[in-house]
Amino acid sequence: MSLPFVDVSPFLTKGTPPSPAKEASAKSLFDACHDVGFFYLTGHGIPKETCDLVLNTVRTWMLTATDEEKALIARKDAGVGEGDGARGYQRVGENVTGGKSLSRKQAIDLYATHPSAPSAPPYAPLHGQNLWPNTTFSTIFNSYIASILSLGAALMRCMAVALSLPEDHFEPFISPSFWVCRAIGYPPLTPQALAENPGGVGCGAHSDYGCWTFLLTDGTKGALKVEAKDGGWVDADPVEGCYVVNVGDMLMQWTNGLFKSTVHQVVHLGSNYRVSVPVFFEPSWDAKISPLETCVARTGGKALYGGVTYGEYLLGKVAGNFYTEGK
Ligand SMILES: O=C(O)CCC(=O)C(=O)O
Ligand SMILES: [Fe+2]
Repeated sequence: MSLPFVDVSPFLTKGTPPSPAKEASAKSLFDACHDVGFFYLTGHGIPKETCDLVLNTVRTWMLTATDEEKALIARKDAGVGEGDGARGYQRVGENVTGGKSLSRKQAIDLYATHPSAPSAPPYAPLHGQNLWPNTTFSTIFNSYIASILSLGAALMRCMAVALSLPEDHFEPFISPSFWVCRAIGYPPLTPQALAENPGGVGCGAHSDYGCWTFLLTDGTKGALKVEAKDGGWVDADPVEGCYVVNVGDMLMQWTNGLFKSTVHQVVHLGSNYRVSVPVFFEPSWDAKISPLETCVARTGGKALYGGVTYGEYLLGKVAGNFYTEGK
């Protein structure tokens, strides 16, 4: 099995009339999401220079920031200092995928601003401010994330056509998106790294919990692995000029299982330092998500999932990602 390709270019400009090119893109998106849940996205319009700048910014900081600089933006539990239980820097081994498997990676987690975020701490979970390494980093990332949000909205228009809905059907649900972005570094597998974290090889097997993941990675091959229908693993190696995009659990629920949220993992056994930057494109904090009628009709007539408010659903997911301090 290899991952399919989807060209989103006919949907980049909002308000353009229906066209055969749109129909073809929408059909390829439907097939990719229904059959695999992972695909290479082409025609996205984000320049290579932008992508290189984002990756290099992460690589440089991860490899040159001192322990003190990293500690300054460390993730803390909600209510502790600037902490909101989610945002900030995580050391190798701090993140636990799905509440169980130790990850051998370091990362800075960034989130959209909560619609009722207070201006100063203490912060309730996910109600804080992003903890940025420096202003160059935040300028580069804020601009990059804005581009991905436009792209995410284009993919939602494509999805609407794929499901025979009006092109703007999803707009009220995603404006504004409560996005998540993770700047990740996977250290090389040295004997010392293995000794410090014997079980961890990267990022444990999981499915993503939101809608779409737009994954930007460096050129490292053989690291990201996608579960195949027969239970084996398929390498989702980077393809120049493409994003690896995958369907998350929320989108699977929204489509009543028509789109598949596929399990994947990162096993980075190489001698290089691997960098990846997933942006998770999500509904609004207050969006109410329940299976779409058209999808229920196409999947046997019975809703397989109850409704959720996206923000509450996310809070439940994020709570399982870290060891709680003091426990
Ligand atoms: O680093 C990667 O290639 C993927 C990371 C990932 O799956 C995630 O953060 O959800
Ligand atoms: Fe993932």
